[in-house]
Amino acid sequence: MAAELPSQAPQTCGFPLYPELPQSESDLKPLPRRIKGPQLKPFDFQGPQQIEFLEHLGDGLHSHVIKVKISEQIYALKLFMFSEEVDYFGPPLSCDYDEKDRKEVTAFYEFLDPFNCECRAFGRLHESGHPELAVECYGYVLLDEDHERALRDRFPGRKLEDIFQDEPGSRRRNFLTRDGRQPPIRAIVKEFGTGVDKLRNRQLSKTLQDVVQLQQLGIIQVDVAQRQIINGKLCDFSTAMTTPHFAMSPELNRHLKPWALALMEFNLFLSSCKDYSAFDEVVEEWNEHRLQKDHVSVKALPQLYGPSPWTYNLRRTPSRERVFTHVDPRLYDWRAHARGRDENSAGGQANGQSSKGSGSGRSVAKVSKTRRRLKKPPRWYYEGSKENMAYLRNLTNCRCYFSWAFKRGFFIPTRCVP
Ligand SMILES: Nc1ncnc2c1ncn2[C@@H]1O[C@H](COP(=O)(O)OP(=O)(O)OP(=O)(O)O)[C@@H](O)[C@H]1O
Repeated sequence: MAAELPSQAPQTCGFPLYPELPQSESDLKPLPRRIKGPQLKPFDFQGPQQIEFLEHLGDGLHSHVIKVKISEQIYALKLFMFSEEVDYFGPPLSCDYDEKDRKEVTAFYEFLDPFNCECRAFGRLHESGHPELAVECYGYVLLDEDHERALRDRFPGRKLEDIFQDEPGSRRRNFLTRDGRQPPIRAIVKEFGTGVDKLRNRQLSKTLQDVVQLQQLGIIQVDVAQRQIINGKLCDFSTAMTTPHFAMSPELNRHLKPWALALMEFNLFLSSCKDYSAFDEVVEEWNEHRLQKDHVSVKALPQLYGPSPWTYNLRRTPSRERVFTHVDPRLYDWRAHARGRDENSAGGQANGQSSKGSGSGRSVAKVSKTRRRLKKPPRWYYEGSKENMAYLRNLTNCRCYFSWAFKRGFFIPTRCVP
């Protein structure tokens, strides 16, 4: 039962969407909680929450990133907006659904919320023992009221207005927590770093390999861009999709008909390829504005654009008729990790980590002891219709988002929205 709502926010949906402030440390559970899949642990302050806000580092569609000091250590704290900017066409998150459907739509939104996307992607890196594939992530934080005040004092004016969402009718005020309060600002603590000024083949080969390996771990849409390379690693997963996911894992919906499965596969293939086409765009953009001697030559998906100076001879390739990408992200066995997590959670552990590493937001390095080498994955050849193949070959011009319908608790892909 929702508690009485504050008078300044009379119009609310009356159901909680965001995590609420914990009453005690034991309330801080790995997030997100309402959907299957990997979760991120809370940052361990080893005492009360204590953050010094230093400097605004940057912002994007979903967040503001602040340089902070915690226990004499410098970090980057990514503060998330209560965003409606989710990257899909699907049923609106409205109050009109009945109780059961509302639960399902909420779960749907949980897959798409940028904070949850990051928690799930970093959670996967931790549980699989591969934190090295991105900037280090030390856990999430729910800002308490004192820290929200301190943040306002440090950055007065309108700079962080889309984080605070003070205006009536804002999303933050529409989705109050069960105790009738505004949900706390959600943040993720990451390694602080610097971007890359110069692109070199060595860095690019590493980034490309990281993208391939992220996809091997069931993580796609990893926002490949020069500005996202911090300390030589990718840093932004706010639009990432991580298995199990309604748009990636047909096993979540046993009612999908063959046409829906085919559509979903096409959608996933396309989204997976787009990480590589984004990579190639980074390279093209760099070369466009440089002297020949500074050009870089790493290419992610040469076969989609026809023969090019960097690629093999397309005609001599036996599979020249077929379109491929480097990895099928569905091959990652997320169930194996879920089983491990369940077994460990009996002892109060999260993320499938050993008891040694648990409880400390700063214990990520210990997890990497379990690191396994990722073997070179088999290519994923697309086996769908000729029209779809032609479409995929023209990937750079392809602007297509999938629309999803919601029926009796299940999500069904419907069509491509150009
Ligand atoms: N770990 C970090 N260390 C230093 N600066 C960072 C770090 N992470 C992010 N930044 C800065 O903050 C900016 C925004 O961060 P990020 O891209 O993660 O946010 P976003 O809201 O998801 O952005 P986008 O709209 O690109 O998806 C980055 O472009 C970068 O300049």
